[in-house]
Amino acid sequence: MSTPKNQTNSKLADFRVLMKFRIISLLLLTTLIPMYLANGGEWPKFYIVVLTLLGGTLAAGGANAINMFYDRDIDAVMSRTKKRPLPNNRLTQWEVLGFGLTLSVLSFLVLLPVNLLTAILAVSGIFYYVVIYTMWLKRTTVQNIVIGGAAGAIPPMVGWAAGTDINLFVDSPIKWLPAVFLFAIVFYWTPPHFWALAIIRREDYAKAGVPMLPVVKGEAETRRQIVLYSFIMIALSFMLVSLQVVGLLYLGLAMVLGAIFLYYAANMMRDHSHAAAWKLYRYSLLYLALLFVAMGIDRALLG
Ligand code: HEM
Ligand SMILES: CC(C)=CCC/C(C)=C/CC/C(C)=C/COP(=O)(O)OP(=O)(O)O
Repeated sequence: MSTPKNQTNSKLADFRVLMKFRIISLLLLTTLIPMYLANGGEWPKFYIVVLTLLGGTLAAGGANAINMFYDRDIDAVMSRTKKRPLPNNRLTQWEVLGFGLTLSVLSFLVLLPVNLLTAILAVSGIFYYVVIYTMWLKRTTVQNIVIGGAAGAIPPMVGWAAGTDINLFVDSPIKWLPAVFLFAIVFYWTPPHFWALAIIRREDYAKAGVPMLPVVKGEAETRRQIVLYSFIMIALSFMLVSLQVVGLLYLGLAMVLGAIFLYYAANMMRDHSHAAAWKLYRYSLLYLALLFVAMGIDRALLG
């Protein structure tokens, strides 16, 4: 028989599952590096960094929990998600919704001392992910993750806003334009990242009635679009150099990382196995992490 302490521990573990910490870790990296770049290649004050990472964790964790509340019906149908706390009745729907909303409110409060724009951007991210992607697009259009992907691209803008006090109406675009490029890189990264996985999980999505691209347009079309979005993403990653936020060391690293990305994407055109799709999915995670680390290293070494 489990003791109350074990029950408390397993409940805590379930709340942790709701937040999706592994995804949060990559979201935080795409927040952290822009903070450093925006502040001219220096770390902002320690408390700013800590509050931004804490607020980012609360915002993304809260959004992920509300997503799991809303998607409890389809999560119960898909084999990848059916063991989550709600479909498994380990938490009640009100516990999940309450937790998600509480974290979301806390994120705003934690980010306010950083600056208002940072707090507003994070709350916009929660709103976009929960309302626009989860509640509206995910179940209604094949473009769901293309348009909805904008949510996951907001964290670099949160980081940029935290690293520099921007006034959108007064400051020159040079001060905030790099944030738009960082947003665009993650925006175009999302479809290859997700569609590689969606090809593997196609039957799951079909069973749940979610109109993901491989379900609606087939795998061949999905592979073509993966290559197309990969090209755009790589081109955008190079263009960051033109804004002089990063330099030639970054450019070299982005070229190597991009070439590997393209290799895995193109490989899926001739190798239709799930193993080939897994390789791109897994590399997509490493790619985004290394690309942002490359920005930081370039700035740290070459000023
Ligand atoms: C609309 C946009 C996105 C969609 C639909 C999406 C979808 C997914 C899905 C379905 C998984 C598998 C999760 C699982 O196995 O439970 C996944 C994994 C992952 N995603 Fe995304 N993703 C998106 C954007 C992002 C962004 C912006 C990031 C970070 C910058 C990210 C980081 C990750 C990471 C780190 C994993 C691996 C998680 C693990 O191994 O547990 N994703 N994504
Ligand atoms: C600034 C801010 C807070 C932005 C929000 C960023 C955020 C939480 C992005 C999450 C992206 C993601 C995991 C999508 C998967 O949803 P899904 O419903 O398709 O995946 P699932 O089937 O695994 O639930």
